Amino acid sequence: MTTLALHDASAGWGACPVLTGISLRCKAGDIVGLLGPNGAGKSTLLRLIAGDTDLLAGSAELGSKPLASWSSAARARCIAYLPQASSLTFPFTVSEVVALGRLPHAGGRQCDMTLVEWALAATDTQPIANRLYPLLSGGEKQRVQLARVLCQLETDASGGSLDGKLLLLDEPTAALDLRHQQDLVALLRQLAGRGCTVLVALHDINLLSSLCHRVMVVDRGHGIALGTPAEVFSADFLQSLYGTPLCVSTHPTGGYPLVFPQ
Ligand SMILES: Nc1ncnc2c1ncn2[C@@H]1O[C@H](COP(=O)(O)OP(=O)(O)OP(=O)(O)O)[C@@H](O)[C@H]1O
Repeated sequence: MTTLALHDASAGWGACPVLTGISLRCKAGDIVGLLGPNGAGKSTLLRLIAGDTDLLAGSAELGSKPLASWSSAARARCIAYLPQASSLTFPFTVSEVVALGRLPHAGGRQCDMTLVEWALAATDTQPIANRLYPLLSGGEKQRVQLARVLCQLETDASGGSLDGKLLLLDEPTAALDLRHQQDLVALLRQLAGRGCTVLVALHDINLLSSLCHRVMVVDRGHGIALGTPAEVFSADFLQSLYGTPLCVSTHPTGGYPLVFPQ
């Protein structure tokens, strides 16, 4: 089942597009990485799909319906979006922040509590559940925000199919230590195994390579490559993308490409 279909999409703010001619089709269970230099348009692409940025040309469909025809409430039940930064400053506890993810749903108090507990456990934030969010470290805050979007993604506490659901993550690992990065990789694979489509912007090219089925490379507002990491990650291509000398090798056990500076 196709979850997301962008065809020749342009997006941006005001009349001037930041993104042009983006085409991408994702089905249930896909994990697609977005890679590209600073300012390339990765966040803008995620924001377009999340409904934060205007579609200026082309088409964008969620399920089989144009994105613009979805009400914001229905979209919030289908798409969970983790932005690059959160500006939440209210003195909410961690549990209260995570429970905000349940607002679009009407699953009932028991279901909401079960899912909050599950999301706290999945992100290793249970031990800090009663602490005040604004006083947490950067990585702790990031894991709490992850727990919030996990809560939003689930319709109920059955652990059933996530077909048709879309998880958008903008640099989710930027503040995470190695253990929590690997926990997130395992979690995203589990969600994809339940049918969730994952679109994730990552600067950590090796993490992206290990996690993603496909990668879309964005440069100066254009999608310039789309394929498996092995298909896309040649040293020549990445060197010209980033303007710095790079080597490409293969992970000794995983078999996926590894990229490192020369
Ligand atoms: N609200 C906005 N209004 C106008 N221009 C914006 C806005 N947000 C972003 N831009 C511009 O759009 C371009 C793409 O930004 P975007 O955040 O999508 O890049 P990115 O690929 O996610 O970059 P990074 O890797 O640095 O996070 C940039 O030139 C940025 O200045």
